[in-house]
Amino acid sequence: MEGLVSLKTTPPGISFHASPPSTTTTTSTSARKFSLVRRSLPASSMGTRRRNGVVSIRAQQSETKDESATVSPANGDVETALKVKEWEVGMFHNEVAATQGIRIRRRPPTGPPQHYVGPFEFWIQSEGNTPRNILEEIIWHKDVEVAQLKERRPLFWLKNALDSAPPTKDFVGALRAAYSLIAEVKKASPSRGILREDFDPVEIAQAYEKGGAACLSVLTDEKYFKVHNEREMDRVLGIEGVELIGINNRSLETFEVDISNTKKLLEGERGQKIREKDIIVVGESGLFTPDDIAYVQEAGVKAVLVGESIVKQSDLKKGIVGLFGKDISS
Ligand SMILES: O=C(O)c1ccccc1NCC(=O)[C@H](O)[C@H](O)COP(=O)(O)O
Repeated sequence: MEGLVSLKTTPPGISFHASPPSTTTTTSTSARKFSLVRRSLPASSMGTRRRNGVVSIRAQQSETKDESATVSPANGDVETALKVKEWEVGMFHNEVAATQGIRIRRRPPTGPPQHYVGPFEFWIQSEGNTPRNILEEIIWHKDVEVAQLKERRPLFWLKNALDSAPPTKDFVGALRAAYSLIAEVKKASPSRGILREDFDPVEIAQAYEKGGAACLSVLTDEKYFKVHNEREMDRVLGIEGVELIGINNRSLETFEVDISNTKKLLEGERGQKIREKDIIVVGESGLFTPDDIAYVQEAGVKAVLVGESIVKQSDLKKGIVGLFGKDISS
C-alpha cells in the first residue's frame, strides 16, 4: 500500500547527562540512532535545570492517538515555536499527499522539533525523520535550498529579472516538430557519479546542437538535480492542460533502470488518454543503443532525454550518431 508513515515519537520525558561542550555523540540502538549535538544557546535560556552538576532536560510533548506528536515549546522560545509550526505544516502536507497516493514525504528541514530541548539539539533518527530514498533526500535538501534562495532573491527580485530577460524559446514546439532528442548537460549523477571530467557546459551544449539535439536539459543543481517520477502518471493524466510528460526509466529508490517501464506506462487506457490529449511523452534514462531508441519510439514516445550515453563520449556528435544509428543533425 502506498502512504505516508507517521512519525514515531519518543517518550514524553527524557533525562540525560550533559556531554562536554564540544562533544557530538552518536549511539545506535536496535531501531533508532540517537545524536546529541551541543547548541550555541546558553542553557539558562532554554529552561534546563542544574542539580548536583547534572543537567536534566525535559521535552514537553503530548502524543496523539495515531502516534504523531503535537509539541509545545519548552519555554515559549520563538525559534522553537517556529520549528513546531513548520513541522506541523510539513505533516499536514504529508497527509494531503498520502490521500493523493504520493509516496514521497515532505518534511521540514529542521526535523521533528520535539527533540530540540534544553541547550541541546536532541535529534532521534527514526523512520519518520530520515529520508527513505534518494528522491526524498533530494526533496528534503531542496526545501532548505529553496528557502535560502528565497531569502537571497525574493519574488520581487525574480519578477524584475524576468521583465528584462530575453523571450523564451518554444520547448514543446521544438519537440512536436520531429522525433527529437533532449540532450542532457550533466557532469555527474547520484547513480553514476562523475560522468565527464572535462566539463564545459557551453561547449557541450554547442556540440549537442551541432549533433542535432532539439532541446537541452541542463542540470544546474549544486547538490543533486531535478527529476521526473513515472509513478505519478495517473495523477498527471488527471491534470488539465498537461502538454508534456517525462517517463523516467530509472527507479529513484533503487537506481535500477528498466526501459520497459516506458512501454508499460504507455499501454492500454493510459496510452489512449495520452493520444486523445495529444500529450508529448519523453522517454527518459537508460537509453544507450539504436535498439533502445527504437523500442521506446515504438512504445509511443515522441522524444528522448539522454544524458550518460552521450555526455560520456569524447566526440559528442559521434555519440549522438552512435545512439540513434544515424546522423540526426540535418
Ligand atoms: O540519474 C540519476 O542517477 C538520478 C538520480 C536521482 C534522481 C534522478 C536521477 N536522474 C534523473 C534524470 O532525469 C536523468 O538524468 C535523465 O533521465 C538522463 O538519464 P541517463 O540518460 O540515464 O543519464
